[in-house]
Amino acid sequence: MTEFREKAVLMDDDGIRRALMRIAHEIVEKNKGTENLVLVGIRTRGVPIAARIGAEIARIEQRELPCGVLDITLYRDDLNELSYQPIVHPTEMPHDITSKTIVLVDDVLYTGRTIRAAMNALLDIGRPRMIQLAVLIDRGHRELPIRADYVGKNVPTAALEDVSVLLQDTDGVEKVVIRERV
Ligand SMILES: O=P(O)(O)OC[C@H]1O[C@H](OP(=O)(O)OP(=O)(O)O)[C@H](O)[C@@H]1O
Ligand SMILES: O=c1cc[nH]c(=O)[nH]1
Repeated sequence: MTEFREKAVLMDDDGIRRALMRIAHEIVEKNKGTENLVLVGIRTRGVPIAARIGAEIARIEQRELPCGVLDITLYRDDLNELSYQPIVHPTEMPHDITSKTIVLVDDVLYTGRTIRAAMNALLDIGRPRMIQLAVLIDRGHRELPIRADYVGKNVPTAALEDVSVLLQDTDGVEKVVIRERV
């Protein structure tokens, strides 16, 4: 198994909170409000991040946004190559997404393959009017023509490094770290 050592802290809890607040404001501004907006978090850490952005938008606009949860496991392009049996968690899309503007939310954007899978999963569920993408970290190294509409922080990285977003909800600690191979 590859071992990593923490190299630097890229964001602390305040940095994460401010970045998500800014993204919430940008989503409202770009969409001229919240009409027909649906937030969709990608498992795992996209889900609590989407919930936090949703809470901030509710605070700004005095209106709750519908929020879905997407599991992209069955849409991975390396499904046949996995050496383990993947666990598929439920996708929860309580609202008809047809004609909606979907804001997909994830923690890290890297090759873009997770987002490709997420878009395919969404398009199997309905026909949104538009799909936008919000990520906390864009670390570059794209392998597909995908870009984010809302980015918490752009982080130049080496291919062998790893960026980990750690959240209270999933990890019991709140920070973004860059790690290098040992
Ligand atoms: O742009 P990509 O190259 O697809 O990489 C980004 C994805 O990788 C991580 O997910 P991971 O597969 O580690 O699953 P997890 O979120 O459940 O930890 C991260 O949360 C993004 O979803
Ligand atoms: O560095 C990376 C690459 C993919 N996914 C992550 O969460 N971090």
